[in-house]
Amino acid sequence: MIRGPVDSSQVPRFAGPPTFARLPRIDEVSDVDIAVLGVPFDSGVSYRPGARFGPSHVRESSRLLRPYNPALAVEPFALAQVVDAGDVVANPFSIPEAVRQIEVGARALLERAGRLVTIGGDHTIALPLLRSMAAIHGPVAVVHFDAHLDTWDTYFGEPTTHGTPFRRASEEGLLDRSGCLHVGIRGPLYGAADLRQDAELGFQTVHAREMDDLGVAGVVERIRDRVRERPVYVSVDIDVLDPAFAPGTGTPESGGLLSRELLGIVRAFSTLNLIGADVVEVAPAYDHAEITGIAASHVLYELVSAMAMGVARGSAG
Ligand SMILES: N=C(N)NCCCC(=O)O
Ligand SMILES: [Zn+2]
Ligand SMILES: [Zn+2]
Repeated sequence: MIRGPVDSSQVPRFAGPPTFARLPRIDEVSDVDIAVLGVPFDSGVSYRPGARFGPSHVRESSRLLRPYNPALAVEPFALAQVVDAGDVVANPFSIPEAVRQIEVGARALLERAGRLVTIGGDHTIALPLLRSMAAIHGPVAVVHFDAHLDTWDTYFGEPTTHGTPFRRASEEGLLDRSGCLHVGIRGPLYGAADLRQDAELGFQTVHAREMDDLGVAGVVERIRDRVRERPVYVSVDIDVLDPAFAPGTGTPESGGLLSRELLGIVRAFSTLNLIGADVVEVAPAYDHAEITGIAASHVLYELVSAMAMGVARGSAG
C-alpha cells in the first residue's frame, strides 16, 4: 500500500503530485489515520480577501518538507497513514450553505480518518470544523493562535464571519469553557468589553506582549495547565505571526510571534490529546517569495507530527 511522500531524491520536488507534503491522495489508500483537507472559502472576511487560494498555495509551499522531524525525533508519515483529502466544495455566494458543506465534508472525513487537519480558508471555517469535532468528542478544549480574539458578535449584522467563530462555538456549547486559551493576541480592539466578553465565553489569553517574558517554555506551561487531558483542537490563524513572517494574510497586526516561537509551541501538542487542527487566513496575493506559505506548511508539519505521535500512542483520537 502507498504510504508517505514521493521520494524527492527520485522525483524532483517541482514535479509529481500537488498534494500536501507530496503525500498520497485519499483515493489511493484504504486505511487513513490523518486526513489533510483544503477549505478554499473566504466569503467571511472583514478586510483583504484571498484566503480562498490558501489551500493550493500552502500545498505548493509544502513540497520542500522532508520525512524526518528532528525536533520531535519522529517520522510522522511512517507513524501514521497521512493523506491529502483534496478540497471541500464551499459555496462562495452563501455563507450558511458553505458552512453546512464544510461541516458535512469534515464529518464524513472524520468517520473515515479519525483525525483531521484543515488548510483554510478564512477563520469562519473554524465554526463548522468545531461542530464536526464536538459531534464526535463532545465539547472540546480549543487552543487558538491568533492576533485576533475572533469572539466578536456580528459584522454588518452577519453572525458567521472570520471575526466571530469562537463566540458562536461557545454559545453553541461546542467548547469546553474551562479548557480554552488564545495565544498571540495583540493590536487595537473595539473596546475593553471585548476582553471581558471573551473571558466569559471561556477563553484565557496569552497576549503577544507576554511572549518575551514567558518564552516558549512558559507559554507551553500555560497551555498544558489549561488543556490537561482534554481532547484539544488547535486553530492557527497565520496572522499570529508577525507580518515579517506572514505578510500574506488578510488582517495583519504588528508585534507578532516569530515563526520559530510558534513552531516550538506547537510541538508541545505531541504529548497532549490533539484531535484536530486548522491553519487559516493564508492569502497568497499578499505573500512574497512564499514566506507565508512556507511558514504555514511548517506549522502544519509540526501539527501532523504531533498528531501522528498521538496515533502511535493509540490515544483517544
Ligand atoms: N480572523 C481574522 N483573521 N481576523 C478577524 C478580524 C476582525 C476585524 O476586522 O476586526
Ligand atoms: Zn487573525
Ligand atoms: Zn482569526
